Amino acid sequence: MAETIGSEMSSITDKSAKIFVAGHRGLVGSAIVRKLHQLGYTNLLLRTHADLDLTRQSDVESFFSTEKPLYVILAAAKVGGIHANNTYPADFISVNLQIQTNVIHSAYIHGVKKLLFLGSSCIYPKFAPQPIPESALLTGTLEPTNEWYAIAKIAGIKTCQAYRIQHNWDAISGMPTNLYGPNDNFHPENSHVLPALMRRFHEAKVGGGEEVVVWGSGSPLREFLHVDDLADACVFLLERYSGLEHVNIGSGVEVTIRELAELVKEVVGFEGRLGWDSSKPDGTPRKLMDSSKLASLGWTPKVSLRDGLRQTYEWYLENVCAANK
Ligand SMILES: NC(=O)C1=CN([C@@H]2O[C@H](COP(=O)(O)OP(=O)(O)OC[C@H]3O[C@@H](n4cnc5c(N)ncnc54)[C@H](OP(=O)(O)O)[C@@H]3O)[C@@H](O)[C@H]2O)C=CC1
Ligand SMILES: C[C@H]1O[C@H](OP(=O)(O)OP(=O)(O)OC[C@H]2O[C@@H](n3cnc4c(=O)[nH]c(N)nc43)[C@H](O)[C@@H]2O)[C@@H](O)[C@@H](O)C1=O
Repeated sequence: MAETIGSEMSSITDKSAKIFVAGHRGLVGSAIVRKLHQLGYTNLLLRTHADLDLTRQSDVESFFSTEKPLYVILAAAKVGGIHANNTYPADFISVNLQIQTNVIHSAYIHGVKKLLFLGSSCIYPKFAPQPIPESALLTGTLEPTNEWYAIAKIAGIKTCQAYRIQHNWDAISGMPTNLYGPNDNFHPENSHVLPALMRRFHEAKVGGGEEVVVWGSGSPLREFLHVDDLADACVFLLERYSGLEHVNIGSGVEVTIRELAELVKEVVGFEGRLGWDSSKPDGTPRKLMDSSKLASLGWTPKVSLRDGLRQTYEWYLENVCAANK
């Protein structure tokens, strides 16, 4: 697939350019806002879900028409872990298709110079070659627990490519691996594995529990990336990449769910035992991204899993636990 089709490389040179960060209160959006501020960007356009529901086409249209941002980072989406994806397939496909279609089309119509769309590693076939290269997209059957979300995300990549091809418009896509960090969702059922386990171990520690139950067999492998690294990679791509093909964003480090559970247990300081609930799905056996394309562009991650877990647990204690007291 050709690397760049038709469009010039449009990198942000003006730190006062208006940048719309959609989903700025979420895990990813909040990290991107921190990174942009840290890099000196001064003109961020932010709207809460309550202020602007991105599934409402006419509201999105009038927002872009009035505000006219120059850059867009699309980090608003319906997001959740394996249980949420498996339980609410209609929400995951329809909300994500609506948000991304509305935002991408209005951004194009109203003069946005460049848009970054975010997908996920679940776009790849369940049994893709490991590590998974970008070229594995649409080469096999998806993992059933998240195929609805994956189909929406694949449609997002294809929408960006179609606007680039037909309109010579600079829409790019980044595919993050499993993420974690401050402002994650710590819901007991609907969250991803890492925040779910952090909360469960913490509650068992303070409540004097003897066992923490982990879902599935413990054998699936997952690659984890701290969200501050992801945010750094997103800004890197916005500043330096203008290609047709999506770009994998991973850490290159994978652990089994059993190893992750042992690590979170240690960081939280829970001294009881682990139990396993085999009635819960394992999902994809392995999904390690091949991030060599991003590395060849000059980007590498910085945060180790152990350091990232410690920092996230501190954040959890200071922000989630303190707020609930
Ligand atoms: N978390 C992960 O492990 C991974 C995430 N990604 C991708 O990163 C992106 C961000 O995910 P993440 O930060 O984890 O998700 P979060 O759920 O933490 O944040 C999503 C944000 O989108 C907002 N949002 C949702 N629906 C709407 C809507 N209809 N209108 C306006 N705003 C809305 C949410 O607001 P509110 O909460 O008020 O609804 C929230 O601020 C997504 O595209 C996701 O697919 C990719 C790979 C892994
Ligand atoms: C980012 C990615 O996230 C989702 O895919 P996933 O990687 O399968 O997500 P997960 O974090 O929920 O689970 C990872 C593994 O961990 C196990 N597991 C153990 N104990 C708990 C637990 O307590 N909660 C959860 N959620 N999982 C648990 C769980 O059984 C599974 O084997 C996609 O749906 C989609 O949203 C997507 O793109």
